[in-house]
Amino acid sequence: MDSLSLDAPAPEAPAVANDNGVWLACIECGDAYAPFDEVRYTCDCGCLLEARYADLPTFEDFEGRGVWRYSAALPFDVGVTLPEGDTPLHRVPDLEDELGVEALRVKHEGMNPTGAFKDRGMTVGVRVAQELGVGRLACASTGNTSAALSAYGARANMETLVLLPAGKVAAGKVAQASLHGARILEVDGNFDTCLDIVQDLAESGDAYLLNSLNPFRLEGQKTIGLEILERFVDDYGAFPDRIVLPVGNAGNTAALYKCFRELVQSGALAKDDVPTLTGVQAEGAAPMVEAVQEGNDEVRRWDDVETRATAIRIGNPVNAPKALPGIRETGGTAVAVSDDEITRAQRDLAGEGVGVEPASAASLAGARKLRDEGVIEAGERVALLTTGHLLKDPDAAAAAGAEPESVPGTTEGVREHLAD
Ligand SMILES: Cc1ncc(COP(=O)(O)O)c(C=O)c1O
Ligand SMILES: N[C@@H](CCOP(=O)(O)O)C(=O)O
Repeated sequence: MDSLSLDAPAPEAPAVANDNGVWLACIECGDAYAPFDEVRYTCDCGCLLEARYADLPTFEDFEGRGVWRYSAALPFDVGVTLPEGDTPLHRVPDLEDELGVEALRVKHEGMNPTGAFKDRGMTVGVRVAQELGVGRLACASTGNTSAALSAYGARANMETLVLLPAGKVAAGKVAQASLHGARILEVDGNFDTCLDIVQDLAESGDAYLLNSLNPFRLEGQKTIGLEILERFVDDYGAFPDRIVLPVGNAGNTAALYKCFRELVQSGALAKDDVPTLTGVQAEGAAPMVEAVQEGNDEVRRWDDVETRATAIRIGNPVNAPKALPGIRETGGTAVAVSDDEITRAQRDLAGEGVGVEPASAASLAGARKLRDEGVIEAGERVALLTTGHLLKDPDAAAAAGAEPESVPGTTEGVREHLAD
């Protein structure tokens, strides 16, 4: 049985599991590793690892608030916390009417402490770094990962190094990394090149890698799925049928699927209740969409990527081997949208009071397209995941919004201007 199948039974703990019943397992060959005895990102066979648990929780096991409400589904009771999670699930009545679906909600991950979902991964990942006793944290980033790592690294008093594609990271995100004290390297290359370099540094022991290739990052990001399920039930009385999310390195797609797979394994969620995972990419950076639409098991690396949604300007999604099965097994799909469709969606979300950065708006743009095509049906309950705050990319927001008007510095002058 494929360990990433929704029918896979709950795993049994191998001898290498720690006292809390946690271990790392290869998603392909199944080899198991002790979780914190050594620094390890991938299996000896080269494939991706995921954290596994001897005891999988049900909803009754969750208590408290934020990410650590879900500690029963995580490798620790608490992490390096700012705190994170507990983000709003907004109603968006105008958009719900426009799309003509049973229910539409927006899970606004931009309301995390550093303004993006990455905080959920870092609260766990930096805690693991402490456990391992590593010296220096590092990541490649289109911006948000670096902002989060810098903040959580600062909180943990750890040295942080971030590699950014020169000229391709939104201003707010560079400012965050800078003020939180990270050392920032601007690389002559795109995000995928930065990640190649950081992986090399990590392999040689120069730094501890905290991109989503690190399996513990995704453990924290699983809590997005848990919160969506719980809050949708609180608000609407039922789980969502579908979650639509922007896809870059495909970490969230992988994390949400793992969240649902574990709930099915613990008996907390019926297989039929697993939301359909629906990924959205920008047309200029859509290797996952290509793989899904062509029915491929592997993703072709795109060397040239371009989009206004710089957060998802990614051509080699490293979590594809975990994310593609998630889309397939949940009956989902993936769709590409244009930059203009993204900007329109950003404006429309803002028009409901929900301020998001361009990559986040891709989820609405994709849902719109799939509803027009009849893929999303009228009877569906849909959750849109918006991943980063509007202020992350002030230039994109200003370009999408209305121009300020110049007026004289007198009340009369302002009145006259308003009367025009
Ligand atoms: C704002 C934002 N949205 C979406 C994504 C894509 O998420 P993922 O890499 O988990 O697919 C990223 C980063 O990749 C991001 O920063
Ligand atoms: N959008 C991301 C890209 C890196 O993704 P990660 O989840 O693998 O760290 C960013 O903000 O850098």
